[in-house]
Amino acid sequence: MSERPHTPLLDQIARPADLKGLSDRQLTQVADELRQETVSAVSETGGHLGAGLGVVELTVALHAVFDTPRDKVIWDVSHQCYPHKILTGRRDRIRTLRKKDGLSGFTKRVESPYDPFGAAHSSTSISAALGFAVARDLGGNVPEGLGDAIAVIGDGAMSAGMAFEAMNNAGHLGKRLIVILNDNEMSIAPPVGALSSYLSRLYAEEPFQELKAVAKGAASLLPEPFREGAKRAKDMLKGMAVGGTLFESLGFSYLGPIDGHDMDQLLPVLRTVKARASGPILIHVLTKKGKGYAPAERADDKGHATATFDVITGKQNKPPSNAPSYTSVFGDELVNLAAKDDKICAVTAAMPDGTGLGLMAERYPSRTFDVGIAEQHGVTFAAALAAGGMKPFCAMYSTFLQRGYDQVVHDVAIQRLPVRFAIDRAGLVGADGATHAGSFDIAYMANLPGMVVMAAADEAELKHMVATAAAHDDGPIAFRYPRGEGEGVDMPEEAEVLEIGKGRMIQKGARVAILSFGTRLGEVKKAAESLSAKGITPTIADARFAKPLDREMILQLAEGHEALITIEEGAVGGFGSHVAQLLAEEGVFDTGLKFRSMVLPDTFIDQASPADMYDVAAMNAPQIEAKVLEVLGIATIGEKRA
Ligand SMILES: Cc1ncc(C[n+]2csc(CCOP(=O)(O)OP(=O)(O)O)c2C)c(N)n1
Ligand SMILES: CC(=O)[C@@H](O)[C@H](O)COP(=O)(O)O
Ligand SMILES: [Mg+2]
Repeated sequence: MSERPHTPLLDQIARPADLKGLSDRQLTQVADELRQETVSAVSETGGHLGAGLGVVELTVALHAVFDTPRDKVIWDVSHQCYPHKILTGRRDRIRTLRKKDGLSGFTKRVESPYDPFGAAHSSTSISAALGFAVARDLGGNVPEGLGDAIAVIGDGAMSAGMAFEAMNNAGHLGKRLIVILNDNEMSIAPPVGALSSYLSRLYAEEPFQELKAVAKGAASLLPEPFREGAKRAKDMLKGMAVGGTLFESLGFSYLGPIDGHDMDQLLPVLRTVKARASGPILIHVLTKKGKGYAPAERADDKGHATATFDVITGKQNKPPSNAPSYTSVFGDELVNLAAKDDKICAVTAAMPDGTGLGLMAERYPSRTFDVGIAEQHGVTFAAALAAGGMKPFCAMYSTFLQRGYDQVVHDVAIQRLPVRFAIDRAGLVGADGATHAGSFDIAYMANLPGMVVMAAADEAELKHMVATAAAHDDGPIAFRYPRGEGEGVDMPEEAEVLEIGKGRMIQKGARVAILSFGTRLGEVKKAAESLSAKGITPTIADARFAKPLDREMILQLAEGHEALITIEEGAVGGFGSHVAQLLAEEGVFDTGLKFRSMVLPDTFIDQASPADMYDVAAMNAPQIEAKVLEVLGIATIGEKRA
């Protein structure tokens, strides 16, 4: 007899409390419907599909067993949080995900009480969970109350030192703390490192199948009150190699591995842990990234990041590209240089594809290192590669390089080691929002003695800067470039090595000079076109270097114009501040020069398209034009003349 069609249940779940009355079988149905809803939503928004599909059952089970938001579920990175957002009252907005004025693609405290802690940078969840656990035990109070603290951390995120710093502390404190290791044998790329092999051994050696039998069989035999599996967990713990895992040596109980897609395992184990855990416990859960959606399961990245797509075929809607991406220009030029110089090597922190090192890894695997999500280690590793006579390119997103900043100062700059920093995703990045903005690297790199800091105005300039960095052995050098496609300029056959500290003139004009650092140059040129219709032709120069500054060019511009405007895709404290410092020290302001420095505003800008985000930042062509008119004291339409 065919199964009675199920009454849809997800529609009845406005918040996690609505899960409480459901049977385990119904919870399994909710998970199935939640998976479909996640695929449907992300097909319209694009985003991080694979990770969320891998935790659908875990999400339902956690919210069914624990009492969120009193119990705090903290998702590591939180790119896997879309099912969580659907279950926690945001289903009606899930199709605004990662869009302007929409839901963030990551957990965010201001968005929901079910998001106790924001994330997006990896490996912070155990530290955060421990903080909540200690606050709970110290009598901290928050409107939702403080119950269990549960960190859900991936195998990739577990490769970061910060995760072990937190476990070391948690194991020492001995507080009740639940860590769920979501092991899908994937980072963005396949995982690297000894930990990954160790985890694989854990379930290769563990009686996983026996465990599954126990999980399936024993649960039904237990007396009612323990139906939830309390006794079984004790048997399981007894049956397992206790004390044999890395986690137990850090003071955690270890439970697992269990099948993270099997509700008959997840529910009893979570219920038992909730009923019985006293100290820190790690539950090792095995999942599949992209689970339940064939195109994601088949994809090399298991659907880690997708554009919008057709649900039936899985075909992604990728807009045609008009120019090479900055990332590919970097990767291609690096391979060109590595072919001619066997000292050139590359370091990435778990972002081989994102940083364009795929071709380098393919051509020169012995000179390409993916260190895992370990930016601190990656920077110091690169520093010692340089000390050992190599020419390391440390390729990291601006935002993730922040994780290794002390190492930049302490291990690279102070020792003046020639590490080349390829800083990708410089400036505002779009859908990933504020957590991924590359806003601060000019400020945090250009203030370091001996550091050379460049910014590419277009893809041709980037090609030159890669070669310039390769040739620079006197000390550390950094070059930054944005996410996405180039400007569509002609690409030179050969890269040229730029003269360190020298900018370039773009156009000569009068009254006002605009000194651009990075890709805002395109918007400056657009503003200049509009200004010329008003009889104003600004001088435009591309600084190329924030350090060392082109002192001669800057003083000439200051001397020859009423006003000087700088512009950069960075926060205050960067290029414009260094120019202001120079002008001040040279007494130029004493002569009445009008000066403006266009920088990102002192706020975190939420996700939107990059163009919309730069609009919020007041750094697009119309706002550059307005700045010129303002500094020249020319009234704009509707404004009274001063
Ligand atoms: C500090 C930091 N470095 C790099 C990244 C980029 N990143 C986002 S998710 C991810 C892989 C995470 O792997 P895992 O924790 O196993 O989660 P999964 O995607 O497998 O669910 C990486 C490297 C990041 N978010 N934070
Ligand atoms: C979740 C995470 O941190 C990465 O997946 C990041 O979103 C990648 O950014 P790009 O899409 O710019 O490569
Ligand atoms: Mg993983």
